Amino acid sequence: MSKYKSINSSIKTHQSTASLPKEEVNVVLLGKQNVGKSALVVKYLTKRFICEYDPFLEDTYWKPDIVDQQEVLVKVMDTYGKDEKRLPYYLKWADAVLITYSITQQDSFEIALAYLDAITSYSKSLTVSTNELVLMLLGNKLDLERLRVIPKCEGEAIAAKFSCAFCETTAADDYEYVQHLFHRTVREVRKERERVVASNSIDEESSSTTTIIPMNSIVNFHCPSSSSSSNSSIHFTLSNETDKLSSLSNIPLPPPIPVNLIQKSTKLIKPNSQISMKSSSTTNLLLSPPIKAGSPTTTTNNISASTTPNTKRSSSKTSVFYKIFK
Ligand SMILES: Nc1nc2c(ncn2[C@@H]2O[C@H](COP(=O)(O)OP(=O)(O)OP(=O)(O)O)[C@@H](O)[C@H]2O)c(=O)[nH]1
Repeated sequence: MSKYKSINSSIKTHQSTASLPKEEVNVVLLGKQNVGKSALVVKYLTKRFICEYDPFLEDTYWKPDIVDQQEVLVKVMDTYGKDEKRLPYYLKWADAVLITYSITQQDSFEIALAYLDAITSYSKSLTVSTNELVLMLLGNKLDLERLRVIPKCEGEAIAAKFSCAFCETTAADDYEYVQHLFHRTVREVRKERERVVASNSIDEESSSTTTIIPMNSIVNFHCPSSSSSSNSSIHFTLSNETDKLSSLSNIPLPPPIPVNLIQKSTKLIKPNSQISMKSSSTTNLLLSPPIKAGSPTTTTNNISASTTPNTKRSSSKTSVFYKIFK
């Protein structure tokens, strides 16, 4: 029998989905082993800190919460940080990625950097722009200030370099630290969704006077250079998002892009910019309605858990993720 405590065994599950909030925010935690990903997840879900967890667990949990007086279903995926082949899946699933390191462990910071690099590289090999992702660099174990080896300014500098959000927190101290982290993440995702809605409506206005060129006749794609002023997120394109797209009944889906064009259409979208086609028509698509920001936060305690199968480890050394896992 494992000496570790399963997260599932410590969380009261709540299987009814009938009354769950409609707004959903998917959050995935990535990072080296032992940086405290499971501890942060459990703290958010249960307000408790437990010392040992099954290190090979990969689970998704959900918790109805209220952020700025708006109900939201926060889904959290805890990963065990060993399988490079899972990274594209995580990125596709997530609205926000928390790349976690321990402020007491130099190599965990280096691995966080490798994640940022890998995600940036990966984004360059992706296809149709459908998903705007919030990235956050997260320093954990703030309660161990006396053992700190990564200065806060170093984390901030790297986050600025990658144009992502930054936060330091602890799973071992007051619940408010972790609550603040997840609420901030929800706010960042909402901001991002609002930004997409706003840029889509501007595009709709401008494209109403533009001749639409059929996708199949377009030879080249181009990405406008970034005019970013936000430093809270990196946006990039993700492939095979037809499930999400098909639920958007009021936005016409483009016809499939020929395979030989897909490779040419992949770009990293910097904050406040977007992928567009040569004709000025847009491939950016709306993922959710705008949400108004409001005031104070309260928390509900319903928690659910669903298990995703543990994945096999890969020994592949050829992917862009190699340097993370070697
Ligand atoms: N002092 C302190 N210890 C922490 C904190 N977060 C986690 N820990 C401890 O660090 C160890 C690793 O925590 P985990 O949550 O299992 O780390 P993990 O990143 O999920 O590790 P894997 O599941 O192996 O990827 C455990 O002993 C935790 O109790 C924290 O904020 N402060």
